[in-house]
Amino acid sequence: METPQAGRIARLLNHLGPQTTPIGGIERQLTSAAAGSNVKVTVLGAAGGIGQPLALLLKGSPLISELSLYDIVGTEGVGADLSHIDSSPKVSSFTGAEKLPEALYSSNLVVIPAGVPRKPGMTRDDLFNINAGIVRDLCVAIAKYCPEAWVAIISNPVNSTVPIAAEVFKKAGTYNPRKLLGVTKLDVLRANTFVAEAIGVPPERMSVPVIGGHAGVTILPLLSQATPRVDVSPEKAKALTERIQDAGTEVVKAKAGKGSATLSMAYAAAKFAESCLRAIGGEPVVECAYVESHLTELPFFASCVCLGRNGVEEYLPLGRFNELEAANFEALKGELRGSIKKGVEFVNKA
Ligand SMILES: NC(=O)C1=CN([C@@H]2O[C@H](COP(=O)(O)OP(=O)(O)OC[C@H]3O[C@@H](n4cnc5c(N)ncnc54)[C@H](O)[C@@H]3O)[C@@H](O)[C@H]2O)C=CC1
Ligand SMILES: O=C([O-])CC(=O)C(=O)O
Repeated sequence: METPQAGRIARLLNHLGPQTTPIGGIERQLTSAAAGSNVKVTVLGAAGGIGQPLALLLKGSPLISELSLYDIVGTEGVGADLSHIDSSPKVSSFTGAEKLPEALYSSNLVVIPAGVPRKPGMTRDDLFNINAGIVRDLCVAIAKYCPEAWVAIISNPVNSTVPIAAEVFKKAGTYNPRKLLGVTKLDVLRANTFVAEAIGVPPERMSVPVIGGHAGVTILPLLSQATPRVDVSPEKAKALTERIQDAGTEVVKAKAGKGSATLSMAYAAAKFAESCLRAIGGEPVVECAYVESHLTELPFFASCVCLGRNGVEEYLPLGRFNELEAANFEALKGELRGSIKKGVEFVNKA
């Protein structure tokens, strides 16, 4: 028999698969507790490959009243272009460190795609040397100018940049683990797409939880917990899992030196931002995200969480793993632990 808790989780998980609100155009039909309210969303790295299409998608959101765009170069052009679109969010543009306070001031949600992307042959961890400092410095400013904001981090390596942000906020005395979220939603979109294709259902109907982290083997799709049910051979499940784990590299190779996923990432981030804004408006929403967590012995872990007005309000149980998932779960721990440690030490080094 279904327990009340299991029933509630099943209902919440339904939010994860079929997209709640299409982006672009149809969003005008949206009704939400957050719609029309005074909500400022800031994108840091707004003139980049992810930042531009993300800003475009956010400009179409009725959940946002001010869309604040910040980058170290070229923000004004992006902002001027977007500002001609006949949708409600008011666009403001800021270029250069001296404008960062104004960009951030009184933000409700800050989304961070600032930093360098991979080139073929690189791992996400190879980006640490440049992106760690960028994320640290941006978070120092967030702690100062919008300490109450939700912070969604896209910049890689996410497995380390989220712990970096946490340490910065701890030092500043502003850390709220419920409101610091690493964006792993692209892994969920990829899992939904690849698995749906394999079992012959429309991707919009597919819902695959993805847990762990956001790099290679730390990305752990739970095909055994997907809906609709995924009935494939162990070999096929292994091949699908590996494709999901390597999907970022698939794009890096295809772009052949011109960066990594930008359009699919912008779509994923816009959907994720929409979930955050709905939650801020008081509507419970389930998302997979990389967060401070007590579900495993690792201090940060991606899993399905229920977002509410105060941020992460509930951690959904990891559920039962099949044999492949249990082995992959054990295999990811070493790398994830090392990436977390590296981030924490980066901020606390003398
Ligand atoms: N979490 C995820 O699933 C994914 C993460 N990423 C990561 O997102 C990051 C951005 O990727 P792209 O947009 O393709 O790179 P990009 O190079 O096209 O854009 C990055 C932007 O950040 C800006 N920037 C650099 N330093 C900055 C600073 N201190 N303050 C504000 N802005 C700054 C740059 O001027 C540039 O406009 C990369 O680290 C990439 O690895 C990419 C895809 C998926
Ligand atoms: O692979 C990369 O470098 C960018 C990324 O995180 C992704 O596409 O998942």
